[in-house]
Amino acid sequence: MKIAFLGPEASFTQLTATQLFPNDELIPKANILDCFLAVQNNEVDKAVVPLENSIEGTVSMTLDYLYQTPEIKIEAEAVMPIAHHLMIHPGQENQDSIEKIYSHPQALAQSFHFLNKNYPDVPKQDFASTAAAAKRVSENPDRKIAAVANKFAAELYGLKILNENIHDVEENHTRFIIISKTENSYENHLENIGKKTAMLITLPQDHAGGLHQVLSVFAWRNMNLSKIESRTLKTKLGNYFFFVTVVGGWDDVLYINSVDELKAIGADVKFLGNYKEFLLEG
Ligand SMILES: O=C(O)C(=O)Cc1ccccc1
Repeated sequence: MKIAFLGPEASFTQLTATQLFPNDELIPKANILDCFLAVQNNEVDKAVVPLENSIEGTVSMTLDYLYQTPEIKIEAEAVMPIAHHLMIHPGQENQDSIEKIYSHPQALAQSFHFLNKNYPDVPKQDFASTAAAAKRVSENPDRKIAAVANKFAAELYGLKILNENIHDVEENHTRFIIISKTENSYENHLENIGKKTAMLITLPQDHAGGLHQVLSVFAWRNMNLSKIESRTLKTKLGNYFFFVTVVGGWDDVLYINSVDELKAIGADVKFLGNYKEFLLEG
Protein backbone atom coordinates (compact mmCIF):
# COMPACT_ATOMS: atom_id res chain seq x y z
CA MET A 1 0.00 0.00 0.00
CA LYS A 2 1.01 3.62 -0.53
CA ILE A 3 0.80 5.91 2.48
CA ALA A 4 1.30 9.68 2.31
CA PHE A 5 2.53 11.61 5.35
CA LEU A 6 3.47 15.17 6.29
CA GLY A 7 7.16 15.04 5.47
CA PRO A 8 9.99 15.24 4.88
CA GLU A 9 11.77 12.32 6.52
CA ALA A 10 12.07 12.48 10.31
CA SER A 11 8.93 14.55 10.85
CA PHE A 12 6.84 13.48 13.84
CA THR A 13 4.22 12.33 11.35
CA GLN A 14 6.75 10.02 9.71
CA LEU A 15 7.69 8.52 13.10
CA THR A 16 4.00 7.80 13.57
CA ALA A 17 3.47 6.47 10.04
CA THR A 18 6.41 4.04 10.29
CA GLN A 19 4.95 2.53 13.46
CA LEU A 20 1.47 2.26 11.94
CA PHE A 21 2.66 1.00 8.53
CA PRO A 22 5.99 -0.83 9.02
CA ASN A 23 5.70 -2.72 5.72
CA ASP A 24 4.21 -0.17 3.35
CA GLU A 25 5.56 2.45 0.97
CA LEU A 26 5.64 5.83 2.74
CA ILE A 27 5.43 8.91 0.53
CA PRO A 28 6.41 12.32 1.98
CA LYS A 29 4.21 15.33 1.17
CA ALA A 30 5.09 19.00 1.65
CA ASN A 31 2.01 19.91 3.68
CA ILE A 32 -1.26 18.62 5.15
CA LEU A 33 -3.35 19.69 2.14
CA ASP A 34 -1.14 17.62 -0.19
CA CYS A 35 -1.74 14.57 2.05
CA PHE A 36 -5.52 15.03 1.65
CA LEU A 37 -5.20 15.61 -2.11
CA ALA A 38 -3.08 12.47 -2.54
CA VAL A 39 -5.89 10.43 -0.94
CA GLN A 40 -8.58 12.31 -2.84
CA ASN A 41 -6.84 11.72 -6.20
CA ASN A 42 -6.16 8.03 -5.45
CA GLU A 43 -2.42 8.65 -5.68
CA VAL A 44 -2.12 6.87 -2.32
CA ASP A 45 -4.36 4.48 -0.33
CA LYS A 46 -4.14 6.37 2.94
CA ALA A 47 -2.37 9.29 4.63
CA VAL A 48 -1.21 10.11 8.15
CA VAL A 49 -1.70 13.69 9.43
CA PRO A 50 -1.63 15.38 12.87
CA LEU A 51 -5.03 16.21 14.43
CA GLU A 52 -4.35 17.72 17.86
CA ASN A 53 -1.72 18.32 20.50
CA SER A 54 -2.10 18.29 24.28
CA ILE A 55 -0.39 21.71 24.67
CA GLU A 56 -1.38 23.59 21.55
CA GLY A 57 -4.72 22.04 20.63
CA THR A 58 -6.24 21.25 17.27
CA VAL A 59 -4.44 21.41 13.95
CA SER A 60 -7.05 23.54 12.25
CA MET A 61 -5.93 22.67 8.70
CA THR A 62 -6.71 19.02 9.35
CA LEU A 63 -10.25 19.87 10.56
CA ASP A 64 -10.79 22.14 7.56
CA TYR A 65 -9.78 19.50 5.02
CA LEU A 66 -11.85 16.81 6.76
CA TYR A 67 -14.78 19.16 6.26
CA GLN A 68 -13.91 20.08 2.68
CA THR A 69 -13.31 16.54 1.34
CA PRO A 70 -16.64 14.67 1.65
CA GLU A 71 -15.19 11.29 0.61
CA ILE A 72 -12.36 11.25 3.13
CA LYS A 73 -12.91 9.36 6.40
CA ILE A 74 -10.90 8.61 9.54
CA GLU A 75 -9.69 5.00 9.80
CA ALA A 76 -7.69 5.06 13.04
CA GLU A 77 -6.10 7.34 15.56
CA ALA A 78 -2.63 7.14 17.12
CA VAL A 79 -1.27 9.10 20.07
CA MET A 80 2.46 9.69 20.35
CA PRO A 81 4.66 11.42 22.98
CA ILE A 82 6.42 14.48 21.55
CA ALA A 83 9.82 15.91 22.60
CA HIS A 84 11.23 19.04 20.98
CA HIS A 85 14.90 20.07 20.80
CA LEU A 86 16.57 23.22 19.49
CA MET A 87 19.24 22.36 16.91
CA ILE A 88 21.80 24.20 14.80
CA HIS A 89 24.37 23.39 12.16
CA PRO A 90 27.46 21.94 13.90
CA GLY A 91 29.58 24.73 12.40
CA GLN A 92 27.46 27.38 14.19
CA GLU A 93 27.94 26.80 17.88
CA ASN A 94 27.63 30.34 19.21
CA GLN A 95 24.06 30.28 20.44
CA ASP A 96 24.06 34.00 21.42
CA SER A 97 23.89 35.11 17.85
CA ILE A 98 21.17 32.91 16.40
CA GLU A 99 19.52 34.87 13.61
CA LYS A 100 16.22 32.97 13.26
CA ILE A 101 14.41 29.91 14.63
CA TYR A 102 12.40 27.76 12.19
CA SER A 103 9.74 25.16 12.90
CA HIS A 104 6.17 23.97 12.44
CA PRO A 105 3.82 26.46 14.16
CA GLN A 106 2.66 23.74 16.57
CA ALA A 107 6.26 23.06 17.67
CA LEU A 108 6.98 26.79 18.13
CA ALA A 109 3.79 27.09 20.20
CA GLN A 110 4.59 23.97 22.28
CA SER A 111 8.01 25.51 23.11
CA PHE A 112 6.83 29.13 23.33
CA HIS A 113 7.77 29.84 26.94
CA PHE A 114 11.21 28.29 26.60
CA LEU A 115 11.94 30.25 23.41
CA ASN A 116 10.49 33.45 24.80
CA LYS A 117 12.66 33.21 27.91
CA ASN A 118 15.88 32.07 26.28
CA TYR A 119 15.71 33.57 22.79
CA PRO A 120 13.36 36.55 23.24
CA ASP A 121 14.78 38.66 20.43
CA VAL A 122 15.24 35.93 17.85
CA PRO A 123 12.52 35.96 15.15
CA LYS A 124 10.59 32.71 14.77
CA GLN A 125 9.49 31.50 11.35
CA ASP A 126 6.81 28.95 10.48
CA PHE A 127 7.73 25.94 8.37
CA ALA A 128 5.47 23.21 6.95
CA SER A 129 6.99 20.70 9.40
CA THR A 130 9.69 20.41 12.06
CA ALA A 131 11.69 18.16 9.73
CA ALA A 132 11.44 20.68 6.86
CA ALA A 133 12.88 23.28 9.24
CA ALA A 134 15.75 20.97 10.29
CA LYS A 135 16.48 20.14 6.65
CA ARG A 136 16.64 23.84 5.76
CA VAL A 137 19.12 24.47 8.60
CA SER A 138 21.32 21.62 7.34
CA GLU A 139 21.29 23.10 3.82
CA ASN A 140 22.55 26.47 5.08
CA PRO A 141 25.77 25.78 6.97
CA ASP A 142 26.85 29.44 6.70
CA ARG A 143 23.79 30.88 8.42
CA LYS A 144 23.17 31.11 12.13
CA ILE A 145 19.71 29.58 11.98
CA ALA A 146 18.18 27.00 14.30
CA ALA A 147 15.26 24.55 14.11
CA VAL A 148 12.90 23.05 16.67
CA ALA A 149 12.56 19.37 15.75
CA ASN A 150 12.97 15.83 17.08
CA LYS A 151 16.18 13.88 17.76
CA PHE A 152 15.80 11.75 14.62
CA ALA A 153 15.80 14.93 12.51
CA ALA A 154 18.98 16.10 14.29
CA GLU A 155 20.60 12.77 13.47
CA LEU A 156 19.38 12.52 9.86
CA TYR A 157 20.24 16.11 8.92
CA GLY A 158 23.52 16.16 10.86
CA LEU A 159 22.56 18.93 13.32
CA LYS A 160 23.80 19.59 16.83
CA ILE A 161 21.28 19.78 19.66
CA LEU A 162 21.76 23.00 21.60
CA ASN A 163 18.84 22.65 24.02
CA GLU A 164 17.10 19.38 24.80
CA ASN A 165 13.44 18.87 25.71
CA ILE A 166 12.33 22.46 25.27
CA HIS A 167 8.56 21.73 25.13
CA ASP A 168 6.82 23.71 27.87
CA VAL A 169 4.91 20.83 29.45
CA GLU A 170 6.69 17.53 30.04
CA GLU A 171 3.63 15.42 29.20
CA ASN A 172 3.33 16.40 25.54
CA HIS A 173 1.29 14.21 23.20
CA THR A 174 0.01 14.56 19.65
CA ARG A 175 -2.92 12.67 18.20
CA PHE A 176 -2.51 11.65 14.57
CA ILE A 177 -5.17 10.21 12.27
CA ILE A 178 -5.10 7.82 9.34
CA ILE A 179 -7.32 9.19 6.59
CA SER A 180 -8.65 7.27 3.58
CA LYS A 181 -11.71 6.78 1.41
CA THR A 182 -12.46 3.40 2.94
CA GLU A 183 -13.87 3.02 6.42
CA ASN A 184 -12.48 0.54 8.93
CA SER A 185 -10.03 -1.25 6.66
CA TYR A 186 -7.00 -0.56 8.88
CA GLU A 187 -5.60 -3.54 10.75
CA ASN A 188 -2.33 -3.85 12.60
CA HIS A 189 -0.37 -5.73 15.22
CA LEU A 190 -0.63 -2.97 17.85
CA GLU A 191 -2.97 -3.26 20.78
CA ASN A 192 -5.74 -0.68 20.67
CA ILE A 193 -6.55 1.45 23.72
CA GLY A 194 -10.16 2.10 22.80
CA LYS A 195 -12.63 2.96 20.12
CA LYS A 196 -14.36 6.13 19.13
CA THR A 197 -16.69 7.65 16.57
CA ALA A 198 -16.10 10.99 14.87
CA MET A 199 -18.45 13.27 12.97
CA LEU A 200 -18.69 16.81 11.66
CA ILE A 201 -21.91 18.63 12.49
CA THR A 202 -23.20 21.86 11.01
CA LEU A 203 -26.12 23.37 12.89
CA PRO A 204 -29.29 24.51 11.17
CA GLN A 205 -29.78 28.28 11.03
CA ASP A 206 -28.77 30.16 14.15
CA HIS A 207 -31.36 30.00 16.95
CA ALA A 208 -31.41 29.93 20.76
CA GLY A 209 -30.55 26.47 22.10
CA GLY A 210 -29.35 25.11 18.75
CA LEU A 211 -26.16 23.55 20.13
CA HIS A 212 -28.02 22.34 23.23
CA GLN A 213 -30.45 20.48 20.97
CA VAL A 214 -27.54 18.79 19.17
CA LEU A 215 -25.80 17.83 22.41
CA SER A 216 -29.00 16.43 23.89
CA VAL A 217 -29.10 13.88 21.03
CA PHE A 218 -25.95 12.35 22.56
CA ALA A 219 -26.77 13.07 26.21
CA TRP A 220 -30.03 11.15 26.53
CA ARG A 221 -28.50 8.13 24.75
CA ASN A 222 -25.66 8.18 27.30
CA MET A 223 -23.12 8.67 24.50
CA ASN A 224 -20.00 10.18 26.11
CA LEU A 225 -18.31 12.94 24.07
CA SER A 226 -14.50 13.08 24.23
CA LYS A 227 -14.01 16.16 22.07
CA ILE A 228 -16.04 18.99 20.64
CA GLU A 229 -14.38 21.72 18.65
CA SER A 230 -15.94 24.53 16.68
CA ARG A 231 -14.29 25.78 13.54
CA THR A 232 -15.22 28.59 11.22
CA LEU A 233 -17.20 27.65 8.10
CA LYS A 234 -15.39 30.47 6.25
CA THR A 235 -18.72 31.72 4.86
CA LYS A 236 -19.28 34.57 7.31
CA LEU A 237 -17.90 35.64 10.67
CA GLY A 238 -19.79 33.67 13.33
CA ASN A 239 -20.66 30.62 11.18
CA TYR A 240 -19.19 27.36 12.48
CA PHE A 241 -19.09 23.60 12.08
CA PHE A 242 -18.39 21.22 14.97
CA PHE A 243 -15.98 18.29 15.15
CA VAL A 244 -17.34 15.80 17.67
CA THR A 245 -15.94 12.48 18.93
CA VAL A 246 -17.90 9.95 20.97
CA VAL A 247 -16.17 7.38 23.19
CA GLY A 248 -16.66 3.66 22.77
CA GLY A 249 -17.52 0.96 20.27
CA TRP A 250 -20.18 1.26 17.64
CA ASP A 251 -23.74 0.52 18.68
CA ASP A 252 -25.84 0.19 15.54
CA VAL A 253 -29.14 1.23 17.00
CA LEU A 254 -27.94 4.11 19.17
CA TYR A 255 -25.51 5.56 16.65
CA ILE A 256 -27.65 5.31 13.55
CA ASN A 257 -30.60 6.77 15.44
CA SER A 258 -28.47 9.61 16.77
CA VAL A 259 -27.36 10.57 13.26
CA ASP A 260 -30.97 10.34 12.03
CA GLU A 261 -32.12 12.54 14.90
CA LEU A 262 -29.40 15.12 14.19
CA LYS A 263 -30.58 15.25 10.59
CA ALA A 264 -34.21 15.48 11.72
CA ILE A 265 -33.47 18.65 13.71
CA GLY A 266 -31.94 20.14 10.57
CA ALA A 267 -28.24 19.57 11.26
CA ASP A 268 -25.90 18.54 8.49
CA VAL A 269 -23.78 15.51 9.48
CA LYS A 270 -20.63 14.08 7.91
CA PHE A 271 -19.91 10.72 9.53
CA LEU A 272 -16.12 10.36 9.74
CA GLY A 273 -15.86 6.82 11.07
CA ASN A 274 -15.88 4.47 14.01
CA TYR A 275 -12.29 3.44 14.59
CA LYS A 276 -9.58 2.22 16.96
CA GLU A 277 -7.15 4.35 18.95
CA PHE A 278 -3.50 3.27 19.34
CA LEU A 279 -0.80 4.44 21.71
CA LEU A 280 2.67 4.65 20.12
CA GLU A 281 6.19 4.99 21.46
CA GLY A 282 8.08 8.26 21.05
O1 LIG B 1 6.17 19.03 11.97
C1 LIG B 1 6.16 17.80 12.16
O2 LIG B 1 7.18 17.11 12.31
C2 LIG B 1 4.86 17.13 12.22
O3 LIG B 1 4.77 15.97 11.94
C3 LIG B 1 3.70 17.95 12.72
C4 LIG B 1 3.87 18.08 14.19
C5 LIG B 1 4.46 19.21 14.72
C6 LIG B 1 4.64 19.29 16.10
C7 LIG B 1 4.25 18.25 16.92
C8 LIG B 1 3.68 17.14 16.36
C9 LIG B 1 3.47 17.03 14.99
